[in-house]
Amino acid sequence: MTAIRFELLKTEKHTGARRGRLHTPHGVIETPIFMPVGTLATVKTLSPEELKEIGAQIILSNTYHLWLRPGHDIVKEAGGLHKFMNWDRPILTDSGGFQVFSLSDLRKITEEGVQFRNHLSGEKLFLSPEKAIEIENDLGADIIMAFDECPPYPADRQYLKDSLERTTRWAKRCIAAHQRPDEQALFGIIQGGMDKELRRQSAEELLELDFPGYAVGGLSVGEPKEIMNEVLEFTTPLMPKNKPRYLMGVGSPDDLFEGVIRGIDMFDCVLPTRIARNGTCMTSVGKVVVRNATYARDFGPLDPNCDCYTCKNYSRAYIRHLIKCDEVFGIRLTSIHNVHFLVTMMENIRKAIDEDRLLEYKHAFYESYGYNM
Ligand SMILES: NCc1cc(CSc2ccccc2)c2nc(N)[nH]c(=O)c2c1
Ligand SMILES: [Zn+2]
Repeated sequence: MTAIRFELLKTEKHTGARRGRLHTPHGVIETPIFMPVGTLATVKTLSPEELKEIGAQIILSNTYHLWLRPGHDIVKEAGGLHKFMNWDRPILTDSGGFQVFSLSDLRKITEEGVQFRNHLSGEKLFLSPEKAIEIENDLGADIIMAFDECPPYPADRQYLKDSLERTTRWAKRCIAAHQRPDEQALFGIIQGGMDKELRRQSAEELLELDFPGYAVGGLSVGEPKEIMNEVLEFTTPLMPKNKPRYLMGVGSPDDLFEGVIRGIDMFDCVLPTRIARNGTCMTSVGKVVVRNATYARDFGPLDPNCDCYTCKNYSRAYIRHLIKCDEVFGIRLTSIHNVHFLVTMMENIRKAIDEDRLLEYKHAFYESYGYNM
């Protein structure tokens, strides 16, 4: 019995989009899915009850951050991340490699792992495949990610090749170190930068290891969207049809559509809560920067076509006032709306796949959001 079971329910008639159902120890996830990120064991400012009200099925947390604060030993003593943060639905944790590269300077990669400085205290730390898996086992997430290197963009071909081959060797060490494969599903992460042949090599090497699910890493790292979509178009067909496909750290509404159309099942992004903090909202009529003076006397809802708690009860003028005064309640209201917006968009994408009308839905969405086609 492995920790998860993925049902491929159907493939959309006109695209590579799929409808799936992912069974995990903490519940079932309908795919395609958008997963809110709760780096420090909280989706910033939102309670578990609010996340459930919004319709969040799974949330993400972060090995690197929780290792530093409060320490994975404390989370383990609390009974694991689900108990610690009072979230009884599925959780996924990243392995920490990416965060080391994006948060810490003075880092050194060796075959053993990565040496770096704690971005808070400056102390020297070392993260290896074994250490990352030890932390993820202690945190107890339903899906855990292998320890990988997300190469910088751009990077030369030889670096990309050496890096992906080391990531494969690290993946093998993760499998060997994993203590509870029947309770926590370990996903491999395909790398290879923007080079299609290296993407193929990484996929082939990792498929040999027979992970229960696979992620596409190393994208949305500064490359043009056309290149990301081209690499994705090439890579997803190399991935098993009967296993979940997760595109890491993506993305904005158009990236979600383009990824779903190319066969991705799972997405995560800090965007909705990050932009909420400066008063930027994604709405059915495009981006609304609610802190702008334009909305000072706008007593309508943030989004006229939204039924979230924020849009049912508060006006743009009131939310603008709170954000301008740095009132936490303002950030809570914009966060509730933004997370609800992406979760609901994915619900509508799932329905559109069921009815083989995904491209029609995409065009209608792009039209009203203001994306150029
Ligand atoms: N889109 C860039 C990106 C983002 C993340 C972070 S995704 C995340 C963030 C917080 C919590 C859970 C997952 C990545 N993580 C790993 N392990 N490898 C990557 O190549 C990579 C690329
Ligand atoms: Zn709303």
